Amino acid sequence: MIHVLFGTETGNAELVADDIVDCLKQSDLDADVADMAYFSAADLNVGDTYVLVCSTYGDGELPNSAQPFYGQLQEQMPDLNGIRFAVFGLGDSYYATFNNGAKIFKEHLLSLGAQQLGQVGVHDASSGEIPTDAALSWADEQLIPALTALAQS
Ligand SMILES: Cc1cc2nc3c(=O)[nH]c(=O)nc-3n(C[C@H](O)[C@H](O)[C@H](O)COP(=O)(O)O)c2cc1C
Repeated sequence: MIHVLFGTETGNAELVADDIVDCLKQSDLDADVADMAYFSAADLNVGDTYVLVCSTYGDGELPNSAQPFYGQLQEQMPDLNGIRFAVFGLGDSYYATFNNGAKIFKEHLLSLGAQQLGQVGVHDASSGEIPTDAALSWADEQLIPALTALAQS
């Protein structure tokens, strides 16, 4: 099962997460979507795959809705061996801390033993590209191939 979790302040990451779920379903993959604000570290299920879609705010910080979940990961330090994840970040290259939120999640999940699928994908608000277009290109080039390879291994 693939769970797409989004962390957002103004809704872009939610739109992207919904479109990634649709894209996974079109590839006959079982996927659902959840707001990180209502998801806790205890909900992480060994054997499942998580796609984290997250923006960046402040001085390279996580958006408000992602902070409780990330705080739990920091406090509880669960063993995430057997969990796979991919990350797509939304940010703006106007900021020196471009897409640091995606980097924070990637590094912490790796440190807890989870396995990364594909490369981190990013959207740059300064590019003028529609976030969903960037995310669906990333899904085609990184996420779906990694999931397909996993299913065949
Ligand atoms: C006040 C403010 C601070 C921001 N800080 C950063 C930042 O430090 N790094 C970055 O890459 N993007 C930053 N952004 C850009 C947002 O991450 C970007 O607009 C993103 O698409 C928002 O997604 P969301 O609607 O899911 O929260 C900032 C935007 C605002 C409004």
